[in-house]
Amino acid sequence: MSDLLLSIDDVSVTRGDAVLLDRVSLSVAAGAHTAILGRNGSGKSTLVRLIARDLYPAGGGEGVRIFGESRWDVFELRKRLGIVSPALHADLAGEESLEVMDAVLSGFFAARGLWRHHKVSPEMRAAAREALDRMGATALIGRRMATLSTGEARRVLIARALVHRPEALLLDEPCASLDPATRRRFLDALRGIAASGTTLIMVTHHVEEILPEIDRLVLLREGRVLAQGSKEALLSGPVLTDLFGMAITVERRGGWYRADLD
Ligand SMILES: Nc1ncnc2c1ncn2[C@@H]1O[C@H](COP(=O)(O)OP(=O)(O)OP(=O)(O)O)[C@@H](O)[C@H]1O
Repeated sequence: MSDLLLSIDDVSVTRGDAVLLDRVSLSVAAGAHTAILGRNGSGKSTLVRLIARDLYPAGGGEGVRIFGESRWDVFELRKRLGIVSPALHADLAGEESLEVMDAVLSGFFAARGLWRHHKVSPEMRAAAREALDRMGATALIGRRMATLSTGEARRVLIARALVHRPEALLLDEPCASLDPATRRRFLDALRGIAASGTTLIMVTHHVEEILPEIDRLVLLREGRVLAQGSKEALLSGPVLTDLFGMAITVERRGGWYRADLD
């Protein structure tokens, strides 16, 4: 059995004449919290959709292995690899009448809400409550999704992904639209998840969001992997200058990093 959570081997994604991912190869070991970093348009969301089985690569899906397998029933995959993306946020946060607990419970059925045919067991309810608790969101039970702030809704969506106690969580731009204080509290909740043994794969374009627990980076530029390796080696001014195409200096503060334009 493979101890690789994810391996992508020489995979390209095209749309018409556009090459969105160009011969990408990368791997993430089980337990290795990882950030995928790149500027706008570098292919990050395409990579998330590839891993989520939302889109398939040119030449078939054999080059994408998750937990060692290249073929997956998406429903089964979600139990082991939770995914929270801006598309899911837009989908569920806009549901006018969807209540928070029901939104979390709907994760068990890979549905956008709870319906009469969904049989909710007391164990499911307990797991949903525990997941909301882990995200510091139990106070939101009873509220409708459409009334939540972006940060509150994001916590609920991560709780929804956590109900299966997945081995890994893939988060696409988890801090988008959060103010600095909300972002820090939210990142602290993610640190708790990382510490509890769920492997985090976080997609971002902000160095400041890379958790101290993350020790591996994959850098994407123009649909290609520019570099992958340890955070220590890759979070440097020269490497980020190359990645973002602008002179950047990097400062380390405790376990966190900060990038500034020169
Ligand atoms: N259906 C499509 N047809 C043609 N080009 C596309 C299509 N979808 C995405 N692209 C292009 O592929 C590139 C990668 O897009 P992607 O959304 O993966 O980038 P990203 O790194 O997630 O960007 P951002 O940080 O802005 O969300 C972009 O240049 C985008 O314009």
